[in-house]
Amino acid sequence: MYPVISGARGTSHAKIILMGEHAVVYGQPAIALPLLTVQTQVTVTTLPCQQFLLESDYYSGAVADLPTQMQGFKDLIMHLITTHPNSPGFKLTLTSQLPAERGMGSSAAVAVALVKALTNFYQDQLSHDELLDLANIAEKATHKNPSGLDAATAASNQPIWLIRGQKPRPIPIKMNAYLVICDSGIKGQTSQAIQIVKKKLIESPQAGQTTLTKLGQLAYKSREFLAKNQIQALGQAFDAAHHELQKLGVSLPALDNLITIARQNGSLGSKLTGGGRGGCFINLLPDYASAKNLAAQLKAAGARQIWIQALNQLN
Ligand SMILES: C[C@@](O)(CCO)CC(=O)[O-]
Repeated sequence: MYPVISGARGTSHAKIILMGEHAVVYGQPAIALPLLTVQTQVTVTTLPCQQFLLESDYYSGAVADLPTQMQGFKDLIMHLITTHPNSPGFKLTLTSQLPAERGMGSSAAVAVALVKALTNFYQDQLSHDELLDLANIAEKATHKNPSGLDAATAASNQPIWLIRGQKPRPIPIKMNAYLVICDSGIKGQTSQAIQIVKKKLIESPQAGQTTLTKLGQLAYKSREFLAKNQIQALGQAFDAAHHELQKLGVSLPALDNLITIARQNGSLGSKLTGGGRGGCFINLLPDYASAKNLAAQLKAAGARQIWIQALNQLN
């Protein structure tokens, strides 16, 4: 038997993609932020029998019987059990403040929290790269062709710059502005959105490539705007990116309507964030009072949940 730590914990958090979703799958850069106030936690307790159980709001029961939507977590947990022969039985208790399928990286947050909790339980020492490789076992089953951006952000306490296949790099943000992150309440499956983009690229390869290149250029420019406190320019980049994402087919009329309301109520720029087809969108505001005002307007327009994040409090 392993000398395990019963009660071992692992935590992670939500992520917000500022620029580059979808394009990052095809090699363009992306910028993503950890939202540390929105947490996911996994606790592992030893069981007296050789059973492996999971308790959560979505499912409670044997890990072996996890439903197909949770196949990625099953693959990951089974991988960790089989690489620790004679593991004692355990119960995983999962609690999460992240809404699922809203572009906030809930599956990556669960994967990272699971890896941290189970490696703490087994008292394994993991490098950051090993942590990401393990979390991506779950992400591959869930999203089929993930860029690794979600897991990298779920495992980072700082904003990151990521190009697929390269190590994520922390990026400095020196901007005195606020993000209003708004959950439309519409569920959007990232795997489905990735398929829509793939189909677009097969049907119209030239137009599709032009769009991806533009999204990449917007990520490079946004990195500069963030470092130089160029708020108006970043707002315009948000609007331009949303327009390109619409061309890829990953927005929805209901999301576009809320974004129009945001632009009419003080947003300097708005775009969907994450996979799209619903989920969250982000809005750039120059100060806290205007961010609060926009949040109230969006709530009145039917938004499900809203978070306000100061950009200069992320580093
Ligand atoms: C849509 C996407 O770019 C982000 C999903 O949060 C997919 C990925 O990067 O794997």
